[in-house]
Amino acid sequence: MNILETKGLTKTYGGLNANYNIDFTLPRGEIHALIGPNGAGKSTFVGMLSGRIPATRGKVWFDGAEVTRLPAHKRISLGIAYTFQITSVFGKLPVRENVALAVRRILGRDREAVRAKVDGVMERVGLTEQADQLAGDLSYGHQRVLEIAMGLAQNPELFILDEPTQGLALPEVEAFMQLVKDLRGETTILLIEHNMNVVMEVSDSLTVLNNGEVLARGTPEEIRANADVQAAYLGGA
Ligand SMILES: Nc1ncnc2c1ncn2[C@@H]1O[C@H](COP(=O)(O)OP(=O)(O)OP(=O)(O)O)[C@@H](O)[C@H]1O
Repeated sequence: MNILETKGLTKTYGGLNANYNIDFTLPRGEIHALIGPNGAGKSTFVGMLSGRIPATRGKVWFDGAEVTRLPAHKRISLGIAYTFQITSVFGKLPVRENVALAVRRILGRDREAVRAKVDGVMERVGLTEQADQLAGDLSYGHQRVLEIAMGLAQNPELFILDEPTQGLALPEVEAFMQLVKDLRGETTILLIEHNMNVVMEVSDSLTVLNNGEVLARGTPEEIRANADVQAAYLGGA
């Protein structure tokens, strides 16, 4: 069963189709990567999934229900979590409190339950030692991990990660890949990622966007062997 589906999804800016007629399905439980050259339309696409960008045309379904016109916060409460390219942690609050803010969205004000969930999430992503530091004092890599923690804290059914490894050092990238693998079976992941090593290592399947349209879809092996995909990347089109 598909947790997410789009039909004819289109976003037009002036005369430019940033996304054009995107038909997309995401089976529940899959780790799926969205790749494509700069400007291909990846951020626009996930913006329409999360509700930050209104679609010009087309429809989006989540868990069988149409959500095309639902505001972003309502989609979050349905179970769509996402992290952005730009870090969105609250720098003046301790790490623990950042995670707690996200946890309270689903657990409300039950202090014991919130504390237990916060501890569990921080342990899981490896931030326990930093719990009492101000988020703004964390290294860049740890801030990215904190963002992931804030997403996980909401028990997402669909977790959208927008360029999660950008700016990370190699050991941090490796820790991220392990975390994604550990999440397999717990949540569905849609990963926008430029690092091909990461994509090929963790994804069950990939969609390639080019000029706002779906160029190809398949397993990492199929995509690697696809001549159109090679041309889109190497040709710089
Ligand atoms: N607010 C906007 N107004 C006008 N054009 C836009 C806007 N947002 C995106 N675009 C254009 O839409 C196209 C797709 O952009 P988008 O950011 O979705 O691509 P992307 O694949 O995420 O790129 P990158 O890998 O560089 O992040 C680009 O040509 C971009 O210039």
